[in-house]
Amino acid sequence: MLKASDPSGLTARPHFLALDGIRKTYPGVIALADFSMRVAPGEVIGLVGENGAGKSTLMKILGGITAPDQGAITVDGVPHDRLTVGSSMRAGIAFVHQELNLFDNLDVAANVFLGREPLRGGPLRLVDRAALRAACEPYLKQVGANFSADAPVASLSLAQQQMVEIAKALSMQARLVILDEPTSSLPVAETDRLLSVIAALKAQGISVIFISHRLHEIERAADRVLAMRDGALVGALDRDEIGHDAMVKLMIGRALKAREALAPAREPGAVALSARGVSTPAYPGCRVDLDLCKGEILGLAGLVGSGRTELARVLFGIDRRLGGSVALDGKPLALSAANDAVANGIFLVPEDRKATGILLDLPIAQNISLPDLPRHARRYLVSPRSEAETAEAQKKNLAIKAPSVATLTGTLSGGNQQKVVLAKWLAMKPKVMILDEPTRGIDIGAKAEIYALMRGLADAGVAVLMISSDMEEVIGVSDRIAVMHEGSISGYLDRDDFSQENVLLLAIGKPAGKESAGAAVPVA
Ligand SMILES: Nc1ncnc2c1ncn2[C@@H]1O[C@H](COP(=O)(O)OP(=O)(O)OP(=O)(O)O)[C@@H](O)[C@H]1O
Repeated sequence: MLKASDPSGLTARPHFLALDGIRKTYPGVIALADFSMRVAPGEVIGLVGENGAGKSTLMKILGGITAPDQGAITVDGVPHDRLTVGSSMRAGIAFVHQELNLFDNLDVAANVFLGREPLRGGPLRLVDRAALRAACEPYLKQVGANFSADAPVASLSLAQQQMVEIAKALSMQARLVILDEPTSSLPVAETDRLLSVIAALKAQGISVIFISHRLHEIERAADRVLAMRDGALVGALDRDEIGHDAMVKLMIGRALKAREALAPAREPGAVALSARGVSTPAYPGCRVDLDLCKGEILGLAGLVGSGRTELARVLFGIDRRLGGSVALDGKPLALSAANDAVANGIFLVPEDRKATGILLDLPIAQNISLPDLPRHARRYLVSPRSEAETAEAQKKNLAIKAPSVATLTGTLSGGNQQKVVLAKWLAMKPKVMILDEPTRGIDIGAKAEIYALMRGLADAGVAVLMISSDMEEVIGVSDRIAVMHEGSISGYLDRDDFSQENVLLLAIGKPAGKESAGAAVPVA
């Protein structure tokens, strides 16, 4: 708990980083209010807080991307009024962003040493490939990489790409590595790998600030937890005090029952959406059969790259279906474009909200009303009042944190942007709702709200397909689970057979321990 004598370890010494009285405001928002913290060498700080609490803003200040309005930053004993991207890097701070900054077409070593490549002698100044690889190897070793310096980045998993980013940071002599939600889209095995990289950094005396909404990972990795609310530090937990419930209590100011939103297993209704022999551009040789029933939440699990998102995109009509058929309520659907899906009440909340879910330079209200403009039209004009009313209701429903529904969506925190994407489809009363990683980057309080919303949709007869890499979520929220492996459905699980082990076994293409007989739809 917050210790009156030493909040956030301010008197702890020695420290690599000291922040004192950092304040940052945006129009109508206090993003950071008088924030102070210390980070010791080799210390892993877990930074937690609800969406919009100010975590990313604080990290952007450390990365030199944003300047504080007020406050002092001391790095390794050197005071700075503000950091720039360059001075932050030179001071030994490395910021590994959620959206990685790697070049897919280059290999690992070229990415690590981009712009700093060793050159051969002679007038042509050619890159010395052998020296480049040799220079990269020690850093790959330091992060425990299981791939080589000449591996193309495009061939690596997300966790491996994160390792490349961290190796790059190490090659620049980083002393503090900031990881902003690094595990939010990683499946279990990959997450373990990243957590061991954090341990390796710590062992080398490098400090880490680890931001995550996955509290059990913070619990495993952190030496100290700092909790933020409304831009301020609201509490700190030492290693022996760190626990799931203690963190939740600090973050949201009350205890949250872990499975508050979950209803008992229920009988699904008739089949709403059915796919037969569907193949996707990602796996043209595979055929998927899937039945999604009214009133159920079907969890779609699988490793990253197993073809879940691609299947969702085909079912929503954004990607071309290479074969097979799709029917809604028994009637065949053409699905040649997303419009066909939307017109039939099939909606997709995509994983990559920025690319496909949302227009960042429009206000919240317009993002929510966009797919349903006729409903807000008065003669030929869109009624701002009608838009605002719908948006206000959804803002309340989903606890979207913003000064008003006129706020530009691009200025919201990541988690709150995700809620706007959800809000826009919820406002349209869907028949089939496909949610791809719906709680990625969403705080624990809001997660419970989203689970309750999904359950509410299912109870109202909506067929819900939820793609998720979060094992607890898949098991905790679904009525049935379908697991994908390399483009095909490798099996279905009924509630009685739900276990992490069964999901993982199917995800790697092995049979589950005791697969449910009744629910299994023929597998291609
Ligand atoms: N460029 C900006 N313009 C206006 N407001 C901003 C801007 N950047 C952040 N904010 C606001 O500052 C507050 C803190 O946002 P921040 O992104 O730091 O939260 P966060 O804790 O990282 O949230 P999340 O967990 O959702 O990523 C939010 O209310 C956000 O809307």
